[in-house]
Amino acid sequence: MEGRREILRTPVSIHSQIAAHIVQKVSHISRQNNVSIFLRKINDNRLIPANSMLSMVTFFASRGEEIEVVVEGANVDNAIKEFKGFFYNELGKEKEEKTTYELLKNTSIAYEKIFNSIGSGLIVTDENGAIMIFNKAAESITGINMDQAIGKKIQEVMSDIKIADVLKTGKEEMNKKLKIGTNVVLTNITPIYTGTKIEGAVIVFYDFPQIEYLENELKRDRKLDKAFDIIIGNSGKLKDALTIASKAAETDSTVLIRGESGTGKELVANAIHYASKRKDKPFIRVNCAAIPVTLLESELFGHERGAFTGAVTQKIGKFELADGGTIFLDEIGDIPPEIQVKLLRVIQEKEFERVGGIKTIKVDVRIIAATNKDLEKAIKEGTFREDLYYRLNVIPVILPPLRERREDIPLLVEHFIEKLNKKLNKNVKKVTRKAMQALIYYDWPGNIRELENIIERCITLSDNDYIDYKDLPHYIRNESAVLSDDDIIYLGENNKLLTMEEYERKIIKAALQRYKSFNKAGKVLGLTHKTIAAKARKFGLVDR
Ligand SMILES: Nc1ncnc2c1ncn2[C@@H]1O[C@H](COP(=O)(O)OP(=O)(O)OP(=O)(O)O)[C@@H](O)[C@H]1O
Repeated sequence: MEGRREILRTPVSIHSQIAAHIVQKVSHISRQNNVSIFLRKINDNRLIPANSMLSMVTFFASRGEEIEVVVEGANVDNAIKEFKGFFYNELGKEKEEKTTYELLKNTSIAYEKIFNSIGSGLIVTDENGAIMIFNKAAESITGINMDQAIGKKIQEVMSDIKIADVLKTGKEEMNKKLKIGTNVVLTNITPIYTGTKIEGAVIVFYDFPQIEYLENELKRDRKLDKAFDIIIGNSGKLKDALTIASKAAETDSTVLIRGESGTGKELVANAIHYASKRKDKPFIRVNCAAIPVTLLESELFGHERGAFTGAVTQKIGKFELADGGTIFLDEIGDIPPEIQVKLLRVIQEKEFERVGGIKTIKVDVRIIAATNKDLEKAIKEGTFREDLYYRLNVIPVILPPLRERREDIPLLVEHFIEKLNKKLNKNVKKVTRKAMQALIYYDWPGNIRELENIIERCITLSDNDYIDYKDLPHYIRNESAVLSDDDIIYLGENNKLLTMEEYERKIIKAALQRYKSFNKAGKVLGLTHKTIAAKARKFGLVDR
């Protein structure tokens, strides 16, 4: 594309009133000559599109100041000639109003400061998509310099942000997730109207980690029904699973709880029932793996007298007992194929017949199933029906193993000490630091059930009112995992102490990682949540 530039000395101070004349004239010249015209102050890299009032309101020049005019496009020579004619002859006749000039200039500076103090990225374009405002947050989120952005078409600078539709239809686009460079951002694009004409667009975007952080904070801090209080743990992974479970409690949908043995699947099933509107009706648990296959069908559905050898009386099955309430089918991965068919029918039709019976029995039962088996693999191997799997897996709740939420171990230990002191009539008050470190380090293949058993064993065997490292079973003790008292002070490279500020940063970071909220971290460190938030921002631990 051809281009030409020339330095002109302005015959009049340029402020928004004068700028309006310029915009009007430039629009005309641009159309006639098929060019784009930009103005630039000497010593300023920003090219300001001179055909847009939105960009020109920020353009100020004193009388006699040199400004550069840049013309790009087809008929550049003629365009520059016309512009110069207008600039010197017509603008020169404009009356100077010094106070207006100062006032508008100061207002513009104030606006610029306001834009730059906003924590979210802010881009304003004119009706052609040329960038007129690009604030500091936009610079830091996109990594693009303001000088390289202003005056350019937005698609040249950030091709992922599509504003053409908004400029055409005038319909805003909200909360779109976009990737800008390596950053994921959430964008809102709104049109700027003057009357019915679309003059441009405002693009506001938030750094995604910040959004995710806030969303997670909100999600995790959402109050769960008090039925969930029996489930101890503050880790994000557990809270995420419990949030889904508590949502499930509000519905009658079938829930499939997955997780290794001892992760609390039964506890969660219980909580879902007692948080649901069925809480005053029965909660019936069936351990499908513990009942011999031959008896499982009659256990679930009941039998009529004489249905098989030994069926001397009629028996009411668990489904009938659970009528109006919830049935919890634990170890669902272990039920044999013939019972899977009958179960599928109960889920779909809510009806079945007792073993040896002909009468169809209708029930209103909410089903919660649980397993630690790989059901997908069982489907492939042909031992678990795919249609049943889909019927059960309406709301999947996945409980993390304890080794993936080690931060919950101290809380769980405290909880079990309190619970087991009562049961065993003991008065253990604490766990030594070294013992706690070993407990946190151990991988817990048996998860929380194993942790509870270990604490019970320690309390039973301990003669003291604390649990010490030497009280732990040998396979849990791990010298390399535990630190001496001095190690609480982290030494930097070459064993040097760090500055107080560096320690402060490390402590705040550790507290936020562990407690995931300013409030909780503040409580533990004896600071207000405001102080924690301010320090976290200062140390760059959260985005602004
Ligand atoms: N988050 C928790 N807070 C307190 N106690 C817990 C928690 N999770 C599990 N427990 C306790 O751990 C033990 C095992 O839990 P539960 O029986 O619910 O696990 P499960 O996943 O159903 O195990 P399995 O697959 O072997 O049946 C129980 O005594 C339960 O009370």
